[in-house]
Amino acid sequence: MSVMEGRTTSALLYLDGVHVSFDGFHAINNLSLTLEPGEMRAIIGPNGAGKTTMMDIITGKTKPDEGTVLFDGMTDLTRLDETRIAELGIGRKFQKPTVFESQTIEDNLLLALNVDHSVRGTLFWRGNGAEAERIDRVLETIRLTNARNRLAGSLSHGQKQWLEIGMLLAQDPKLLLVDEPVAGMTDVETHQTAELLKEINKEKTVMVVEHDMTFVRELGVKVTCLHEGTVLAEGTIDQVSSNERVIEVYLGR
Ligand SMILES: Nc1ncnc2c1ncn2[C@@H]1O[C@H](COP(=O)(O)OP(=O)(O)OP(=O)(O)O)[C@@H](O)[C@H]1O
Repeated sequence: MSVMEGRTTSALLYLDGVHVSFDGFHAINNLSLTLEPGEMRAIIGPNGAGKTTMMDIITGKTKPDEGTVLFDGMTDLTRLDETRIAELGIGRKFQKPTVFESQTIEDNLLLALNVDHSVRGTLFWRGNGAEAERIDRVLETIRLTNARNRLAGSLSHGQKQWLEIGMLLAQDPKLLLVDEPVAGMTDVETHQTAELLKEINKEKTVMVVEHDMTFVRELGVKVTCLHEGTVLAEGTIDQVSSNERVIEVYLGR
């Protein structure tokens, strides 16, 4: 059964006592974490801390050996496959942008909106009025309105990341998982990405994994530091970055 009887938590995302091992190695070790609806959370932690594996668990790519993973208080994500989880409204942006370089920005968004259609089909399918309006809004959010007819391949690295975030937004998810969005960006792009995510967070719940502490500070949200597959510290950026264990295993290196 994928839907539990009655709501057990107000959290949009609820992980409790989650364990994952790969050939006996405990990548996720008694991980518990909750995200309230409308929240944005920054996840930090050293390489190998389990950040990617945690996102893999939420999106159904990896199944935990033990523990609870609930979406919207009711749905047991451990019982669902990746497609079903995406349909529920969990969108994931991987670190490397994967836009369709030889298509225009607008067509990339149409493709995302129209996930069941082929590239060729989409080029002849322009969507209905509501969808066109949604695309206009997404273009505005990702600051690419004036570039809508340009080929995605001509965008800067930062703009490609924004386009990919836009492709997620076109699908109108409830929860966005964003993996290292500012890696390789200029300082200006990094700042603009923080602004962009803050704007998106007015309507969506967001989890963002990032190593760039200037960016994390700029987000101004609650921070969770993972280490060895579990939560090492949680709180404001000042609380987490002054935590001695966090300095020892991550920041002070
Ligand atoms: N499929 C797998 N098979 C074996 N070990 C794995 C697998 N996936 C992850 N691991 C191991 O689990 C641990 C957690 O990895 P994970 O990629 O989740 O860390 P991370 O916090 O995302 O690190 P990074 O910041 O480098 O991306 C690492 O030691 C990794 O080698």
